[in-house]
Amino acid sequence: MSIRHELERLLGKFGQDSQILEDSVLIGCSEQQEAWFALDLGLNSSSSINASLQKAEVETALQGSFIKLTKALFELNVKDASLLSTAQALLRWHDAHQFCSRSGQPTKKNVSGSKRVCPSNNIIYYPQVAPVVITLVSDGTRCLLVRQSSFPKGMYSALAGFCDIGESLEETVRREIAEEVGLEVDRLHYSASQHWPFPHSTLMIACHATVKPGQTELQVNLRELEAAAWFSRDEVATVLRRNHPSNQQQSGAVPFRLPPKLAIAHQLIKEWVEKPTCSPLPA
Ligand SMILES: NC(=O)c1ccc[n+]([C@@H]2O[C@H](COP(=O)([O-])OP(=O)(O)OC[C@H]3O[C@@H](n4cnc5c(N)ncnc54)[C@H](O)[C@@H]3O)[C@@H](O)[C@H]2O)c1
Ligand SMILES: [Mg+2]
Repeated sequence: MSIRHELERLLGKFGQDSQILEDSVLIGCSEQQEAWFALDLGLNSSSSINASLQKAEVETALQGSFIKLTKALFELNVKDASLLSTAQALLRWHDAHQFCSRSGQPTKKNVSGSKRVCPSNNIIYYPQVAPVVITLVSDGTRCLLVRQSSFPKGMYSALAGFCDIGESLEETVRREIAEEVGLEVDRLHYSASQHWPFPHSTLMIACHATVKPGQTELQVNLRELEAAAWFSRDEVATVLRRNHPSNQQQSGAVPFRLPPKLAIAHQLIKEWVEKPTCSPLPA
């Protein structure tokens, strides 16, 4: 039986019209060039009838269980996590762009899901990604870590911020660091990038920055951050070694911890700990 027939059989069993397969979006392909599609069954939608009953039925039929996307992402390998994050971001974009913002008419998805078109005026809508810079600031011996009140308890990360329209990445880094902690960037060095699905699709562009020695006094913007502080290489290296979910809950105390391995912030911090003297470029 083909995969399509198997899917149609399963959808029929769950009381769904097989027509919804047309809503699938292409998210990649295997090494054998088999296409991978993602489909939103709408089980979380409040308009879905008997959503909880359907969920249980699907779990039984597929011998699996639904878990929160945030949790799933951190339990999968990098390749699967990346597929899941693409699927979630693309499906959510389609869900949020059902109508043309000019004509108000319903838009139509193309077969692969790479765009939507308004049939009344041919305006094409492409999935959007918001660029965000994430920077690990160092003064040569210490690195700057910050926390927002929305972070899990005890977690500190590198400083992040959305690019404003018209800005270069370098300008965003300088502005965000000045705005959030009152520091002036001396040198800047690109590290890596990552697609990040939370809260919406962002392209995280990760950099290392240095400030001039002696110009390290923090003016923390408490509207944006809950806390910011300098940490020594030893402190960070110790936490990196024990940064595992099983170490996160200790009797009452909230231990200092870093973002999970999958997050590019983790990679930036690890890079800084392991390779403290990378040759920076002038910003
Ligand atoms: N993958 C990682 O390692 C990692 C680590 C830290 C942060 N992040 C992500 O970086 C993102 C940005 O960090 P931040 O919250 O410090 O940014 P930020 O400092 O720019 O502050 C966020 C605020 O910026 C405004 N904003 C401007 N443009 C926006 C846009 N296009 N979308 C949403 N809000 C916009 C909103 O008012 C929002 O509350 C967050 O979404 C976070 O999930 C990822
Ligand atoms: Mg920020």
